[in-house]
Amino acid sequence: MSPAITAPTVRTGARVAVADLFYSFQGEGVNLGRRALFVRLIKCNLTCGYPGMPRAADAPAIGAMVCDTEYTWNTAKHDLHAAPAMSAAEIWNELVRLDPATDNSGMAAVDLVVVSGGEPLLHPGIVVDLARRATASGRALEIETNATIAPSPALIAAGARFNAGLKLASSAVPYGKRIKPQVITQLQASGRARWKFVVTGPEDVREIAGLQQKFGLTEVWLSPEGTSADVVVDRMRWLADVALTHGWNLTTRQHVLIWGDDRGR
Ligand SMILES: Nc1nc2[nH]cc(C(=O)O)c2c(=O)[nH]1
Ligand code: SF4
Ligand SMILES: [Mg+2]
Repeated sequence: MSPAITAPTVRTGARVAVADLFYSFQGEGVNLGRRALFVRLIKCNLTCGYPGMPRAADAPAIGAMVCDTEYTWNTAKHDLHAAPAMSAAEIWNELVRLDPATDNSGMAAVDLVVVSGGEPLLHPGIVVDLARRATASGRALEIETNATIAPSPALIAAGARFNAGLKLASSAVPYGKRIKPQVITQLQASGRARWKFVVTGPEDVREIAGLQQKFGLTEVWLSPEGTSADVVVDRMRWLADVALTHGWNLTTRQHVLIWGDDRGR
């Protein structure tokens, strides 16, 4: 029997390539504005904005929602080898070091950890380990996921919550790759998911309404697509009434309003 050499999973005790570790505010969603410790893991199973990927010569599709963290997966444009391979314990130690309360007992500890990517659920052992450490230290942990990979029971038991950013047709990713009914149903039933949709235009709104109805999604959030303050604010101006009319929540992208497209903020 040949060994499985292509499995994208990393077992507990294994190492994962880390793109960014930083201390900031959660810039989106239900915890918007809360101080948080961030880790961004390498690799994604989708290629938002690039219908033909992976092919070195590919450029994004015109008008598509293009991934804003291509440096986590797009080997045609970025050298992923620059990202250090770290164990969950090493990542955790670095996150705690980034918490200013670690060196200053007069400060309140940062009580939120955000795991992003890429797609963090490609590394199930690492995220379970981080979730357990977060919970044990009294911190909440949320995972920014594209909701195409089911979280393990261990990850749910560890207390993780999910900012489930389902991708729309505007991402140029084929439907069957971006919509996994079993995963969506499981996440919705877990009670741990908030559904976040990155919106570029009116077509997206129609698709979100259809997905909400089809899967009975509760807690829907709209988020304006954009990597500059001007674009984010313009989109929020037309999204506000859309969200209120449909009974959806609206988040901004606070880090983009403050720092634009800066990495690690
Ligand atoms: N401040 C800040 N908040 C965020 N929330 C989700 C982020 C992401 O890139 O997944 C993100 C990010 O990159 N920065
Ligand atoms: S799912 Fe997220 S990280 Fe992956 S390609 Fe799409 S936007 Fe980028
Ligand atoms: Mg981001």
